Amino acid sequence: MSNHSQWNKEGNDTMHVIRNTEEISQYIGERETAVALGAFDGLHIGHRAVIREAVESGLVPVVFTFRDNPAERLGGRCRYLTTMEERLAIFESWGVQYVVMPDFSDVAAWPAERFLNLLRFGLHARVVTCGADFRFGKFAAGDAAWLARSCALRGAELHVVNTVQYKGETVSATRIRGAIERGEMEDAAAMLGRPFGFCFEVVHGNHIGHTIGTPTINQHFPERFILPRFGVYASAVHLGDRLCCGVTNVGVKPTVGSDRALSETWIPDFSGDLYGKSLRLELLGFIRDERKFPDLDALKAEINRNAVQARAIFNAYESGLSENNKQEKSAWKVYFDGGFWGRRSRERAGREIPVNKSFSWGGSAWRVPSVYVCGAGLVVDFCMEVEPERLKVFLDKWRAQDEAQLSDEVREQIEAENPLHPAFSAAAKLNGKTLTQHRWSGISWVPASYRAEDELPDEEAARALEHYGLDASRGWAMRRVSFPWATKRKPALRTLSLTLTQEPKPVPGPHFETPGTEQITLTHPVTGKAHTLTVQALEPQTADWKDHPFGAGWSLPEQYAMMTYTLSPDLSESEFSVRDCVRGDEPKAVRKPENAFLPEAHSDACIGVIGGADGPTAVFLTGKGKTEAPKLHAACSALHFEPAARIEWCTAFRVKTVPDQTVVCIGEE
Ligand SMILES: Cc1cc2nc3c(=O)[nH]c(=O)nc-3n(C[C@H](O)[C@H](O)[C@H](O)COP(=O)(O)O)c2cc1C
Ligand SMILES: Nc1ncnc2c1ncn2[C@@H]1O[C@H](COP(=O)(O)OP(=O)(O)OP(=O)(O)O)[C@@H](O)[C@H]1O
Repeated sequence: MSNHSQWNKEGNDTMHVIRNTEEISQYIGERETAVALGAFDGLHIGHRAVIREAVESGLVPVVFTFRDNPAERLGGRCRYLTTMEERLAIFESWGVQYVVMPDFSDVAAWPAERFLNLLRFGLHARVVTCGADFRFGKFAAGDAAWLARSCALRGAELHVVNTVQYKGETVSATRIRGAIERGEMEDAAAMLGRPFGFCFEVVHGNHIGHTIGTPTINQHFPERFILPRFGVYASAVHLGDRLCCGVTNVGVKPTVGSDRALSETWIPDFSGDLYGKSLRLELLGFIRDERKFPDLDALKAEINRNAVQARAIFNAYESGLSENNKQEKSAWKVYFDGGFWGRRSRERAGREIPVNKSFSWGGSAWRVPSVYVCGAGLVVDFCMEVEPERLKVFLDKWRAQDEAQLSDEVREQIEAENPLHPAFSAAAKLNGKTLTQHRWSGISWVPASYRAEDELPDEEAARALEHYGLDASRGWAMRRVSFPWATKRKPALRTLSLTLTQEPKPVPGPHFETPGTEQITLTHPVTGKAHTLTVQALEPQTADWKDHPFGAGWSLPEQYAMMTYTLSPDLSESEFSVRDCVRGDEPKAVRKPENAFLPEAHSDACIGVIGGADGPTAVFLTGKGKTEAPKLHAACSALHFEPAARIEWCTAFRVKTVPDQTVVCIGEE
């Protein structure tokens, strides 16, 4: 589908065309689908509404149409608005996954029953979508009401889309054809949702154009393609990534004569050879009728006048486009790998499926407004509402603190108390299969009245609030989680439940000092159980920085102590930790570092025995020997240049205070 790139602004990665109804099961398998029905020539704004209904159903989106237009087969004269290639490209850009496209003649003789059975049992259509005035079958006897009853009998739902109107009348391919044949290009564009255009090969003409200073590209209209009103138009020509102004004559050029109607375009800003290329041209506005000129000089003068008129129309169109592009940039797009800040690769935006799930968990109100079907997996947005009062208490307590002066223990406490940073992990179950969290990102919203004077509102959070219609006078913590698909192919969303698990929160325990403490008793904040911590050994250590990453220009603190201890009854490392209350000494530069990017001595750099810049970390040692021996844990103190005479240790329990919560977002409760 590489030729379709100019349409690929959104949608799924690949679309398959099934030309033979016998091949349906091979492609669709047992997956449930949402099928949009119609002839779909022109792919106008009404068609878009019908197809969007299928695409946004969460099922596999399918279009059932015909290779040829039924109207033509039934005796009418069809003037196509779109070539097959353009139709497919637009279907794909709208997010359709399969286009079932038999010849009308193959299906025309089928009794309605056979067609309905194909929909339900061949295509596994759980949803069928069409417009309110949809007619089908012999003499157009089948209508939406009949289809609704027939679908219901087979366990499928018919979604009838409201008729899309323009200037008070229904938009239809027939109406658009009329507008194009009258040269009403602005009306045609409004109903199509894009300017009317075509993509045909550039062919040779009589080579007269360049002799009068207006070389043209000639494009022939294929048989059965619509012929716009004969005359001169302002046009937009796609030359690779460039959009150029063109002035186009559609007609038979009576001054010099032609045996067939064609489109001839002068592109004033281009010189070069375009023969043999397929170029997309859009007719933006009608300028005048085609006429016979007395000579080529008169024609030349008129073409130059028309080029000026065309430029004005093109400029207005282009500035509208850049306005649209700006809006599109600020449009709501969610990516599998992008978090709240756009995409990291070239992946396409996910398809939003509103689920509007509200629930309460851990004393807060939560919402999952939408999930997103992306190429690589599912993205879920969680929004937790934060009572402004709770936020105020937290901000009043901590806002005045100078962060640089805070100990790690206090930082951890702030983090644990921060109502805007809920600590949880999420798992998803899709169609019975578990999806595991791949990555997540979080943003938060502080209402205007709680923001510090110089604090700007979080832009991304503001956009999310607006998109989801959340109350900006409340606080919000938002988490976007990506789950890779558990299946090779992108599955349909039949059932989806989400499970939230609280991450253990640190609860500070007592401090103690070494040397001096041999044993202390700690009370578990949740179970109330007493645990005895016994210091087994305290040994001074010297760190070996032979291979340290700072380079030779630095002197590093080497002195620390290792304390080993036991706990009775024992707790695992994830339930309980001990660490030095103070931060270690910072490295000192002994001479100017050669690399300007290395930290200066007064920088924030802080090193630890294990765990990098966060400072020393506890080490867990499994007691060797007899299995009944108490487990030996170890904690390392901060690093100093001189051995510390006393070490103050702080303890912390990690506790889960809230049970897991599972919420059903799609499918049966
Ligand atoms: C903007 C534009 C307007 C034109 N208007 C007319 C017209 O009104 N009548 C006409 O006979 N030919 C018209 N022509 C066609 C010219 O006659 C034609 O471009 C010229 O003869 C060169 O033809 P060639 O490409 O076959 O050599 C127009 C062409 C252009 C590009
Ligand atoms: N303006 C519209 N609003 C909503 N749905 C529409 C509109 N026009 C067509 N549809 C629906 O789109 C599907 C495709 O319809 P179809 O291709 O027959 O469209 P059309 O534009 O009315 O064509 P024509 O004018 O050739 O009859 C059908 O389900 C039809 O009911």
